[in-house]
Amino acid sequence: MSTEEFRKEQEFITELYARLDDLRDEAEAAVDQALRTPGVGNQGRLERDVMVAEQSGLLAAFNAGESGLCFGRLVFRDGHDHHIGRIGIRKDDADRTPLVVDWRAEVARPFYLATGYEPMGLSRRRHITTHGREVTALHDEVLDLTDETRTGYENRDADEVLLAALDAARTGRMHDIVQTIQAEQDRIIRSPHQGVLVVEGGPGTGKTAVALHRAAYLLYAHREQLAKRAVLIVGPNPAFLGYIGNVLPSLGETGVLLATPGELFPGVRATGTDTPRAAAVKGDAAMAEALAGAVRDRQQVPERGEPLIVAHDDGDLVIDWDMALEARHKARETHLPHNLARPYFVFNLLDALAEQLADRIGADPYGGPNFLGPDDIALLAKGVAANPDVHAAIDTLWPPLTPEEFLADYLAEPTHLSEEDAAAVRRDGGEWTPADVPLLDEAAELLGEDDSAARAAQEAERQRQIQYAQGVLDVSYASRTYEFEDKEEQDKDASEVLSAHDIIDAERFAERHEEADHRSAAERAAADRTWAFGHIIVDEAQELSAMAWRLLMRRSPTRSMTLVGDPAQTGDAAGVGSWEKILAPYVQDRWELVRLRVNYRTPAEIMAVAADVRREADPGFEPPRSVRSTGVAPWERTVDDPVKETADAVAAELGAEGRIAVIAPQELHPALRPALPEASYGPAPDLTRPVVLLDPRQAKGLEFDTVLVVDPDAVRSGAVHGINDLYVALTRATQRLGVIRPAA
Ligand SMILES: Nc1ncnc2c1ncn2[C@@H]1O[C@H](COP(=O)(O)OP(=O)(O)OP(=O)(O)O)[C@@H](O)[C@H]1O
Repeated sequence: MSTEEFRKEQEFITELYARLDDLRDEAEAAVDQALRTPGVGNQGRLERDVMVAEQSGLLAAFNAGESGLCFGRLVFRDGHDHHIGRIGIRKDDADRTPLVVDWRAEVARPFYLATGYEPMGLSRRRHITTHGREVTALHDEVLDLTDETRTGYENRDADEVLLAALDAARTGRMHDIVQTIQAEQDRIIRSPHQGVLVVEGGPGTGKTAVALHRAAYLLYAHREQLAKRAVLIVGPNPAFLGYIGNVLPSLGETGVLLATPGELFPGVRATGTDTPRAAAVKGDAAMAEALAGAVRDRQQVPERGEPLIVAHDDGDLVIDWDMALEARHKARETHLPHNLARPYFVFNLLDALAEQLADRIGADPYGGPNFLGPDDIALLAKGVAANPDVHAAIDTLWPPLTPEEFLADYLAEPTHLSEEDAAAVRRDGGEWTPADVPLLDEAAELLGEDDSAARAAQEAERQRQIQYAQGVLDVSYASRTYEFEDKEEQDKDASEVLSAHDIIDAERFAERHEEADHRSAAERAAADRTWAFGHIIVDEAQELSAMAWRLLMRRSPTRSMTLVGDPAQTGDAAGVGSWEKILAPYVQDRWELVRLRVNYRTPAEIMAVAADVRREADPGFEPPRSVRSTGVAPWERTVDDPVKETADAVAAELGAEGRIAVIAPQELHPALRPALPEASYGPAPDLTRPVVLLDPRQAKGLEFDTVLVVDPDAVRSGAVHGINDLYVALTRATQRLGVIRPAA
């Protein structure tokens, strides 16, 4: 083995980190300096903020590069070579020569794809393993068999690097896989940005890892576009988002919004829970019809023969069935949402009432034309429009509604549903639930926002800005140097100096200042219900209800989406489960399906047990192929005291490196908690603790070194998709699985 080769690689890595330190210092100094500069005027402040944001982004990327900065090297047959890294870094020379190439660059692709059969121009590929800033191992693969150079690092299996990553003790936080992305995964990560891509695969096939690396890749390849529109990643629950939350920052990417479906209605925190039945009813597509019907029901007319009578100075006003029906018809004809169609209803009624009054007051008893002139009628109309009682009466017929008010009323008295469904969702007051969020969004669409008042305020502010800008321009005009004026005086066209006046008018100058919202796109997106994201990634996509899909599709008008999931793991009773069903209403059959077939998480011994469970529901089921086996067989015990058995099993495992999960139905948690004093539990458990107590739903998407599944039969029978829940629970372990069954 050539120590010379090792030394050279270490030298390179040392030089690389020195450059990283310099870049980091520069970025830090730039941020510091910018923060200390007050920024004169709006423009100055804007420039300062942009500078801080840019440099902070760079700083985040440089900090991300600290660990595992460079992990590979490609040596091409023509002699040139590249080091591959987590982020790209260039030398400080005139050509800005690349020191290390970003893993997402096209030139890095052979690192993931080249094979002996298709070497892609490579003669050798090197995996460099580092610990901190020290090189700890090199693995060389010779791809050009005619190349006789030997470094001494060849005859070792490059899969060692992958297997070491898979075997490593878990930390409670997901790690990136840039060093060991497999070819089938790479193709998905880099597939085109447009359109809907569905990635399906069994447990542990790397769907989440691929989805996150795809986000990083897209942000790199389409930075301009996606930095403006932001990328949204949707995951099933807050614990899962916490689990994956470090991956993108470790790749230097921070411009991404991570959210559960229950967090996608700004201003609403969904802290309540639904019964599975209620969630299923709320998630069903029929709910859209029901809500639309309920909105129409809020557009009322008085009963025939029972008009609304409003006292008015010039005589009682009568809103009768005919008049209201006509006004409602006209308003509905606009096909506008409820709140936006409302002014049409109001104006129609006001007109009709003014006419009613005019007919009464100006009527010629002998049948001749009305005595009132247009001015008198206009005056009457004004009086009617100014009468608050008239508006109060109209409000009872066509009330302005907010989504929150409307849905709360609807849930108190659900309509357009079967009796059983209505009973399942009926709720008077209480907290919003995740299943309510898509309904709030649906309601917001049906109601529309009458933002005329907000727009008027905005316009007034814009006018104020224009006036201010005009003032600024006037001052700049007045302060031109005498010399320029002189020149202009002599010959108006001769001035070669452009002043602000020549190139910009006050309106445009003011518009520039309107961009003073310096939040990142992801931050602005989080606060805006109608935000259209540049790309949306949905993890555990099989869990989403039809109503949640309606919400997400509204956020993705371009339909640029990556959906990852596994129908066999569907747990939510409202989960749609079939890609065709999910997608047909939005893109018909214009979507692409790719499958991942290798299980990187679960050893073969554990997967065999999990597959047997799955086959109960689907006899022909074929599990994904496990990439490794550990020789450790899962165990199962039937015991009288499952709580004590669990506590003993945890105690036996504690102390070893890694994480332990106890996965048990919620009903057992109160008994298990005191027996597991070191365990973290609850709605958002700390996954970095050595022991975590979860129910099967919470375990979705997570992984642990050791998993203990308690009372599998209760899991299986405890939910509509109980078999799937058990399958999920059994496939969470990277090393050891124990199953504890209470004696009957
Ligand atoms: N190419 C790879 N190199 C190293 N580790 C990998 C690779 N692909 C996947 N893994 C690891 O395998 C494990 C499972 O991956 P991931 O959680 O993405 O699978 P999944 O398909 O989303 O699983 P599930 O459906 O069960 O949630 C993770 O620890 C991940 O880091």
